[in-house]
Amino acid sequence: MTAVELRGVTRVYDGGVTALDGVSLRVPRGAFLAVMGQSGSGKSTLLHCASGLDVPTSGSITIAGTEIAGLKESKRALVRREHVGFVFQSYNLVPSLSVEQNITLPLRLAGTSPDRAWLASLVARTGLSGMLGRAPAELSGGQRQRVSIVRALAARPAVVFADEPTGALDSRTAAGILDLFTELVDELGQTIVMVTHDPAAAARAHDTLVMSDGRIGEILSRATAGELAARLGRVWEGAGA
Ligand SMILES: Nc1ncnc2c1ncn2[C@@H]1O[C@H](COP(=O)(O)OP(=O)(O)OP(=O)(O)O)[C@@H](O)[C@H]1O
Repeated sequence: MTAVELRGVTRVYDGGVTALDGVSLRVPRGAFLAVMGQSGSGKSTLLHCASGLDVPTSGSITIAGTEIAGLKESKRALVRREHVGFVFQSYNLVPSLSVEQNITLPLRLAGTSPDRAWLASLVARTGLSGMLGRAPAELSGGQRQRVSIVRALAARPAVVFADEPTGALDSRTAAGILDLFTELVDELGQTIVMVTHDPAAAARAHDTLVMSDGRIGEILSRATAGELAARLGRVWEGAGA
């Protein structure tokens, strides 16, 4: 089963920059894929195209079997609602809504009624029980990111795209978020595609795709943080490198 597939995807921005250059990639269900690469190598563009937020200049993209490359924004929005979850570095929670309201907001916007048992199991798993009535401002960064993860999973998406999900967190809190991702992949079979600059975060994924000048430079399997840092030409001073 395939969660997302790109075939020959090219994205040329107005002004002529080729941010993606003929990228082909299959993400099977249950995969935990990290995306790394130097600044400007095309990571965000890849994530935006693969998730249906942006449209490629050419090529094919399927999400849960639906071709999205030629769809209008309104149709892509429906595919995203049904099949895609997003987790951002800055959490993107609505400050005036409670934790519970934030979690159910996308479902309510889609006009679907929440699966209460599923949400309760996610809330328990993420340690947010007892915090549902709080405002985001009353939570720590790690707790806010857990809320955004529950929100991303609420509609049981085929794939979750995470953009620097640990970028705003200290290393201990970041490790807790990565533990949660690992649990979601191993125990629920969730597919996760995560853009990160942090070799320690990427080392938690099954595979790491290294972007280079809009192309897939290489895909490393089960690489350590030290190996990933070395491939990226960085000095890695973390533990266990
Ligand atoms: N909206 C845009 N219009 C024009 N060029 C863009 C646009 N967005 C990105 N680019 C260019 O496309 C290339 C790839 O950018 P992208 O943001 O995908 O890289 P990235 O790997 O995510 O970088 P970073 O790690 O700095 O976030 C860069 O050369 C960038 O300048």
